This record gives sequence, structure tokens and C-alpha cells, in this order.
Amino acid sequence: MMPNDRPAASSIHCRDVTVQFAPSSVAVDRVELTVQSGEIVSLIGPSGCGKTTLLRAIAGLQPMNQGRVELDPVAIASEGQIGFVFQQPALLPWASTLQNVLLPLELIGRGTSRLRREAAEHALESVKLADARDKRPHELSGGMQMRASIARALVTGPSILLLDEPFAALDDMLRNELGRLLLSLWQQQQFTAVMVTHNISESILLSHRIAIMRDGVLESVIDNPIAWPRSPSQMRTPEFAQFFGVVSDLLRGPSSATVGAQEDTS
Ligand SMILES: Nc1ncnc2c1ncn2[C@@H]1O[C@H](COP(=O)(O)OP(=O)(O)OP(=O)(O)O)[C@@H](O)[C@H]1O
Repeated sequence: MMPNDRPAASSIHCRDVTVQFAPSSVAVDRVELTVQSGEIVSLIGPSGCGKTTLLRAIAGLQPMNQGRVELDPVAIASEGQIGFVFQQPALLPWASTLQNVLLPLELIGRGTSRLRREAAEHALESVKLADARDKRPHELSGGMQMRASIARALVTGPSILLLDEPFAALDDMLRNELGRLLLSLWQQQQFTAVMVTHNISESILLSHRIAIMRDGVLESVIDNPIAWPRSPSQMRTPEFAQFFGVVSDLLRGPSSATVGAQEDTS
């Protein structure tokens, strides 16, 4: 990272955000959401409810039919102030891990080549991939590829990190390991983050507040009472189980059956 270049983490203000792909279906419907500077908010809801579309609108990648997204201070993706982590690590297959992580710095042309290399090496260290710097993506495990993808998203020192189901393709152990890593990176860097997930436990473990979407509408945003600092061991506490029940009840909505909570919302 280049800590001296890091701007203050931006707050995100979604005002009346509306995205309509077809006349009859509104993917995101008049969403009002504020994410404070340094806050992590999870977006959770059934498949197709508009989570990714809202995240893309926040990123400036999705044109809106109505409303706006304000970032304060302004964060510009092309200047490395917004980092993205997707479900698939999407690393360049012919490039080494180090070269993959260097790429965003080269694209924005920040610093000298020595400084860029130092920043990329530091980012790799922060995700515990220093030993894999010369390996190609196919030589990395799924968890290592995702760590490289996180290093690539954070190498520019973004003030906003947007994550779209980042750990969905991984098994539970890796999910926990990467969740722990994300928490420790957030503690060091205090970026503002929005994370789309289908996983209730993950949304509770990793966020300050949980935003529940259904049919394009932001139905509720609830404070997460689980204490900080967070660790996966908290998932075994009664408080966690109780809050899990609250979130899953809200996800099921008033019209759904009252049978036991489901871990996955998809
Ligand atoms: N580019 C597009 N063109 C047309 N319709 C789209 C497009 N992108 C998304 N949609 C539609 O918008 C709605 C919301 O999609 P979105 O991907 O945002 O949902 P999601 O909650 O992220 O779903 P999932 O959890 O399955 O990823 C869906 O009905 C989807 O089919």
C-alpha cells in the first residue's frame, strides 16, 4: 500500500437510486442508503433482488434511471480510489501474482516503478502471499487466488472497497480464513466497504450494518450488535445465534413460512 497517498475513507450516499432494465421490472427501486466513512455494510437478499445492480451503481458502473450516488470525499475508480473484489478472482492467467497486483498501479500510473513494486510487495505481504509472488494464477489454490484478488483491490489504498459475493465459491474454512483476513485489513486501513453476500453468518461477522433487499427495494437496514473486534469464534456465541435469527426472519419476510433459519439466501 501507499499509506501516505490514502485519502480519507469516503462516505457513500445513495439517493433515490433507481435502475430499470425493462419497462416492467425495476431492478433497484428508489434506494436510499448511507454508508458512513469506515463502515462496512452487507447487502443481503434473495437472488435477483438487485444487490449487484446497486453495488454497480455505487461503483459508477451502472447507469441509473433516477437518483444519484454521492461519495464524500469524491472517490474515483480510475484513480484507484475504489477497489473491487468479485466472486471470481479474475487474475490475468499469463501474469505472475506480483504482476497481477501491480496492474492497477500501472494502469493509474502512480509513483515510480520502484514505489509501485514496493506497494505491490507490501500488498502481497498483507494477504500472506509474499512467497507466491512469482507464481502464475493456475499454480495458486482458490483461497490464494482470492487473496491475490483482495491484494489487487487494495494495492492502490482505496477509500472504498466494493465486494460482490467475494467468498461464495470457497468452502467454509476458507471463507472463515478470508473473513478474518478482511477484518484485519479493514482494521489497518479503515476503508468504507459494501459487500454483497448470500450468507447470513458472513454478513453478520463482517459488517457493522446489514441492508436487506427484496424485489429491488431496500426493505431494512439493521445495526449489527456483535462486538468488535470480530473473529469467527463469535459465530458460536448465543448473541450471534440470536442475531442470525433476527436477520433470517427479516429475510423470510412477513409472508414466508415460519420454519427454521436458512444459512444461504439464494
Ligand atoms: N444487464 C442487465 N440487463 C437486464 N436485466 C438485468 C441486467 N442485470 C441485472 N438484471 C436484472 O435485474 C435484476 C437484479 O439483478 P441483480 O444481479 O442485481 O440481482 P442480485 O440480487 O445481485 O442477484 P444474485 O444474488 O443472483 O446475484 C434481476 O431481475 C436481473 O435479471
